[in-house]
Amino acid sequence: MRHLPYFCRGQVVRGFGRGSKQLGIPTANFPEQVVDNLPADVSTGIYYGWASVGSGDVHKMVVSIGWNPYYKNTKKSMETHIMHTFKEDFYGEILNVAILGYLRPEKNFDSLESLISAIQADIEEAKKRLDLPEHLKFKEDNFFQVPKGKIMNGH
Ligand SMILES: Cc1cc2nc3c(=O)[nH]c(=O)nc-3n(C[C@H](O)[C@H](O)[C@H](O)COP(=O)(O)O)c2cc1C
Ligand SMILES: Nc1ncnc2c1ncn2[C@@H]1O[C@H](COP(=O)(O)OP(=O)(O)O)[C@@H](O)[C@H]1O
Ligand SMILES: [Mg+2]
Repeated sequence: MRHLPYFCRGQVVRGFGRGSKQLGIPTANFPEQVVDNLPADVSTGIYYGWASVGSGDVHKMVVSIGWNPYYKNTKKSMETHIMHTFKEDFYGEILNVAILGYLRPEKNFDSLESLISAIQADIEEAKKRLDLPEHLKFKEDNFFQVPKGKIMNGH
């Protein structure tokens, strides 16, 4: 993981609409171009860090990078779940993420319930680790000082 922390931004696009919202775990998906530009040594797997939408507040997040073996996707995706309750969807807005640490590889599961439990465990672990001073400091990073009203392009 030579590239961590890894900072990136991009527009939030529609995913496969698998209803992760119904599971209680919505994920904001990045466009293909952002996924294709990930450094080669940011391997697939589950990571944690900080995220903000546009020039909004910075929140804890978990991000999944890969092919979602449970669903056997053919396209690599990068999806961020932000540990915050938003009033509305933010498709089309710019998502800013700072990826700080690695949790585990992507896995296949016997049931949807076990996939959901694994994601919930990731969220709890991420919340704990992000309270460490070495991670907390990135919440205030200049990367998140996005001027209000400034139009950002790509990432
Ligand atoms: C923290 C986290 C961990 C995840 N772990 C896995 C995993 O181990 N295996 C897997 O197939 N999908 C995993 N996923 C991806 C979910 O399957 C995915 O979010 C779901 O398919 C919704 O996709 P959509 O945004 O395209 O609708 C994970 C997602 C998150 C946020
Ligand atoms: N806490 C959150 N984290 C991530 N996305 C959220 C959150 N709350 C609302 N959303 C919205 O939900 C969308 C993702 O829902 P999801 O069911 O994964 O659909 P899709 O398959 O289109 O990605 C995001 O693009 C965003 O607009
Ligand atoms: Mg999604």
